[in-house]
Amino acid sequence: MTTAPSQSQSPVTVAVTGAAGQIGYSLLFRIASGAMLGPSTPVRLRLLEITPALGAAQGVAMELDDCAFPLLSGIDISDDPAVAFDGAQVALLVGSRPRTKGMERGDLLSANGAIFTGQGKALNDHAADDLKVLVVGNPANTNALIAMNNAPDVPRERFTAMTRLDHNRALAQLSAKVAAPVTDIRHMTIWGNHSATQYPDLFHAEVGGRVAAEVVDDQQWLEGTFIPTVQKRGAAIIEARGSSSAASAASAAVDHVRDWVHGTPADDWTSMAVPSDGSYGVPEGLISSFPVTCADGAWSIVQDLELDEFSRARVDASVAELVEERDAVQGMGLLG
Ligand SMILES: NC(=O)c1ccc[n+]([C@@H]2O[C@H](COP(=O)([O-])OP(=O)(O)OC[C@H]3O[C@@H](n4cnc5c(N)ncnc54)[C@H](O)[C@@H]3O)[C@@H](O)[C@H]2O)c1
Ligand SMILES: O=C(O)C[C@H](O)C(=O)O
Repeated sequence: MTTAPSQSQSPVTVAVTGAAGQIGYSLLFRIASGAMLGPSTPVRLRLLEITPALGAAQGVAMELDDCAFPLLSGIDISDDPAVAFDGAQVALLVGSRPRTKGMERGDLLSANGAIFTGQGKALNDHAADDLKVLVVGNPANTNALIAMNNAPDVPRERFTAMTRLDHNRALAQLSAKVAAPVTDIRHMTIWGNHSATQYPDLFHAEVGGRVAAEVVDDQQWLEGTFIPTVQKRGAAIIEARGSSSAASAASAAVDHVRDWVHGTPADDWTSMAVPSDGSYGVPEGLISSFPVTCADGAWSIVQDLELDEFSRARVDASVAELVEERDAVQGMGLLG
């Protein structure tokens, strides 16, 4: 089940959980095409699924083979995290139950939290030293917190959760409002939790070099339309599609890892949920979304942004939710 790469570089081992799911069906093909790690980096895929879904994962692997991707050097499939994470350099933790109509992401805490204790331990014991982890499965921030706390030997900064989809949604909404291409927008930030409390910030974003909130010049739109639209976009997709976002989530995961590995553009930053070092008053260790830059395979939180009262209250509300989630999973004994 291999397609030999023509490149001389040795393959990067990428583990993907939930490989037979909706996101997996879009994500794996983007990774294998080189969209995530670049056009000269071969990849070896290690797919993790639950036992009943191994047949479907096998079918996805057959389709990957049928694409004859030049960069795809091999595919392994397992229902054992110890096998799937063996030597993993990038781990995309997607596998978990998505919410359905009427559920909030918090409802998934107990349903999905337990998955991330076992996977954190397996990453701790079997992954490569240069491991990077992106948690996509919801509630993503707190699942990343669980995995991180169950992997004491892995440096904490290797654990991240995805708010890049929210970031991209915010870019798209702003772009449409001001009739400017997304390429004219810089310094977008999502703060806090990947949930309806997240705060998409237009006071540090810029359109054509001007503060986005001033370009918009419409506080009612900003408060009454922009922020809630971005916050509730996941639910709107579920309502419209009957199932949660998949291709856009996969695309955001590709963007997240690509920027982490290859760096953010010199004149821009991105949004990633990362372990807090106490920046902006976010309690240390919480996995919260911040403005970050990436260089040489490492992320750094952008420092010294001023948060006015409006922004401060919204950041605090989302961080308070993260504290509640942390306390809930601590109470369930999931933090090790
Ligand atoms: N962070 C984000 O922006 C974002 C965006 C979209 C979706 N999500 C979340 O991503 C997750 C996956 O979404 P989906 O639409 O692909 O769901 P899905 O139900 O289509 O697929 C999930 C897959 O995970 C597998 N799985 C379940 N438990 C597993 C385990 N312990 N190990 C390995 N695999 C396991 C299932 O068998 C299934 O194939 C959901 O939790 C969803 O809410 C997050
Ligand atoms: O909202 C959801 O439950 C799915 C996903 O997290 C999203 O933001 O689309």
